[in-house]
Amino acid sequence: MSNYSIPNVELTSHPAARSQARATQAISAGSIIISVPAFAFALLDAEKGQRCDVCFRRSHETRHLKKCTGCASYYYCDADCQMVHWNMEHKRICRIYNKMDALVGSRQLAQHERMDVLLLSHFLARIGPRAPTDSDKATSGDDEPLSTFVSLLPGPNSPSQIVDMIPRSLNRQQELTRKIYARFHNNNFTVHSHMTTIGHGVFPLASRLFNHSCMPNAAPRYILTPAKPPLMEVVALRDIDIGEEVCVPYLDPALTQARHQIFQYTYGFICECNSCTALRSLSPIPEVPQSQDAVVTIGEALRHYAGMEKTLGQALPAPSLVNLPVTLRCALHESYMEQLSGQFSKAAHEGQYSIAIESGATLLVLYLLIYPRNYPQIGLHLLELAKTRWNALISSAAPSEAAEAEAQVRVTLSHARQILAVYGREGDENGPLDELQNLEGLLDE
Ligand SMILES: C[S@@+](CC[C@H](N)C(=O)[O-])C[C@H]1O[C@@H](n2cnc3c(N)ncnc32)[C@H](O)[C@@H]1O
Repeated sequence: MSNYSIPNVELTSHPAARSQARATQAISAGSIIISVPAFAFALLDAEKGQRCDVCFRRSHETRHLKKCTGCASYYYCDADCQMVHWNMEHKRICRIYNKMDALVGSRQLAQHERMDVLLLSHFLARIGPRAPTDSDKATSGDDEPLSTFVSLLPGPNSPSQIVDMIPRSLNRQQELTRKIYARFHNNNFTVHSHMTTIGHGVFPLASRLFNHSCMPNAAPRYILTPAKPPLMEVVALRDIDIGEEVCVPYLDPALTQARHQIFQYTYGFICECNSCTALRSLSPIPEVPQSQDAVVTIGEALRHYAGMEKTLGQALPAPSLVNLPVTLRCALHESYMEQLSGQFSKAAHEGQYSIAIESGATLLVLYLLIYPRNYPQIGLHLLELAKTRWNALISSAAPSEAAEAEAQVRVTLSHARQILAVYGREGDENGPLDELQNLEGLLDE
């Protein structure tokens, strides 16, 4: 690690995770802790042809993507993006891609396994036909991402058939390929735009530095710039004290039940964060009662528990997970959150605003129980709730209720702004902060 100069954090030992990144100075909410370009990256199948294969920006009416004429399978904004990708890795993939794709197709792999083959082949193409030797390292110094990556802790499982599908021309050093692949599942990141996954990426330095917490004080966001690979910025979600460990979420903390198994089988650890410790003390999480009445009663009781019965106040509630009453534990069942968010979206879409506002408020309480302060999903949900409240206001609010309804749109928006401003912009243009600004403009008209 001595080769890296990272102003805000240093690696120190950790009893379970080998090492941890500790803040070497106070870091304020919204600051960028590190900023690193993807070393290897691949778009999701569903995004292929919709986004540039190098910068991940979306095609639109004024920017149509151009297909690589060699393999007819990679797409670029323009000649600049294509040239960057060609020199970086595509010159080693172009001629072999279609054969590899046909082989992968014939094996009927799951979506995530197809992604593994693609990302691994991009990684190997990036390092070239042979791994750098010590003398290369001395002269170029650009082997750092590779040596950092192979120095990471390996994951507990990696199916070997993936390595066997990599063409010989990329897989000259099978031992190295296995070493790299053994670190994929517990180290790689999903790349997102507005918190929706668009691809996967390898960011060795970020993997080396940051352990997981379900109550993280930092999170990655992605910046898409022409002719450059996606850039990860790790942003502080709250003020971080000097000496505090900086952690990011490896998966969505809303996976209140599945997360424990995923940590064990994919990452090889048991999470001891406050949220997991609280969830273990509340386990087993009971099933949600089937009747609609019971679901409504649980929602009311949850909002009552958080002190958010009717309206949202100037401060967001901070309900305690560990003190959640026994009768409300079923609300932590993943199926309850799924049901609530389905009900919220459907009702908002169909114009049943009072149902939407109620289920949206209950969902907000759940998010406040599960996510840490300023977590972007809370901000995105508050924005949706503000839009729903606005639609309710303009469609039907009785004049006597209009002032209160408008005040609720404003307060909901202001909470959304505070949270989303900390996380900042990521991915495509016209994101949540732009939507928020539009709605603020409408309110002020
Ligand atoms: C992305 S690496 C993190 C860097 C790691 N500390 C190292 O020294 O290479 C992920 C691996 O770190 C360990 N790890 C990460 N977060 C952890 C946590 N909260 N508790 C225990 N181990 C953790 C696990 O072994 C996991 O597979």
